[in-house]
Amino acid sequence: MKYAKNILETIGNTPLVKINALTKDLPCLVLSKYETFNPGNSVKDRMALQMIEDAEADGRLKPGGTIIEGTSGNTGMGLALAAIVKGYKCIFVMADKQSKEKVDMLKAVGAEVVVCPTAVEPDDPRSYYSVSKRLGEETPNSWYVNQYDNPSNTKAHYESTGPEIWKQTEGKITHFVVGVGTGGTISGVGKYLKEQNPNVKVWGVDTYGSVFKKYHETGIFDENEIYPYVTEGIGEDILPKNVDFSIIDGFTKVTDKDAAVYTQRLAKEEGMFLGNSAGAAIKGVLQLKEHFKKDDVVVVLFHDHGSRYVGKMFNDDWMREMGYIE
Ligand SMILES: Cc1ncc(COP(=O)(O)O)c(C=O)c1O
Repeated sequence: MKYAKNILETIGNTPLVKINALTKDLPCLVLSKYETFNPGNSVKDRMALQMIEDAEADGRLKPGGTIIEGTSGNTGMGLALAAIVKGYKCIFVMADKQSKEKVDMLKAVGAEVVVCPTAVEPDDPRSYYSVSKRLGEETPNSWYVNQYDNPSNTKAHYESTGPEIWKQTEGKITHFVVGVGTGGTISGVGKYLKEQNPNVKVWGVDTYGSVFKKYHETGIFDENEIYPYVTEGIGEDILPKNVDFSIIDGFTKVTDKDAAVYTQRLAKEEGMFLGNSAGAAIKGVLQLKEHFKKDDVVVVLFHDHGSRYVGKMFNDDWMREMGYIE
């Protein structure tokens, strides 16, 4: 019989799926690395398991321990699934702008969730960065994951996502386009692909209200670039250690409205029911049109599933209130 010994063995080996209608005006083949096939419905299952296994291996995470993390939901889901199989507890800290579905889903897999205000500075004691750090210090036998600076995050993508894309495209990939949050996906996949072929171009998708694009172009951390935004999963008001700017060729910024509208369009025109950062990512690909030629093979990575956004980007009342649709 062929079966997985537990749910964690089903992580990875996700399909590569062609985009058709939305990219019909591009000269090249556009393929999506479709990460919702992971058991927690996002790419984050890969790095969550890697971070836990590396922490177990060097004793940062001990038997019966508590895993603490600031997470917008997907990393939490990945950590929670692994924690159940391996016998750990989880406490997750989330910003209040994240969808209610994400909080409920983490509770569904047994995690404790602490919600913090979004509109405060990262070093404010109420911020989700500060609260998760403090809980890590106060909780006995706990391990603070810190996906932003934890090198196992990038390593997971260097060792699994990157090689899968290279193999699935038979080494023909010319461009990799992906939303950037912690930076683990772009840095791990980008490093692996450039080691196989230094001509592969790596593009990050950023959002208005985030520091990445300007920092990459000028080396300046400009606080004027920071303001609240709606897009979920990508963009930051800090520079995570997992963003390796040296392997990124450029960033394109996508508006909140476009990210939301294209999240709906992926569902309605491609049958791809995906999260908000997938909408941003495919719009980013369209914005980069001038960089693509006829025989190019562009791979865009879709991070998570549409079910987490039914109260927002898939709710037309919400879309109208936001002024994103008529
Ligand atoms: C929905 C979604 N999209 C994109 C990202 C960005 O991925 P990464 O953190 O690897 O840069 C994340 C992770 O934070 C996410 O949850």
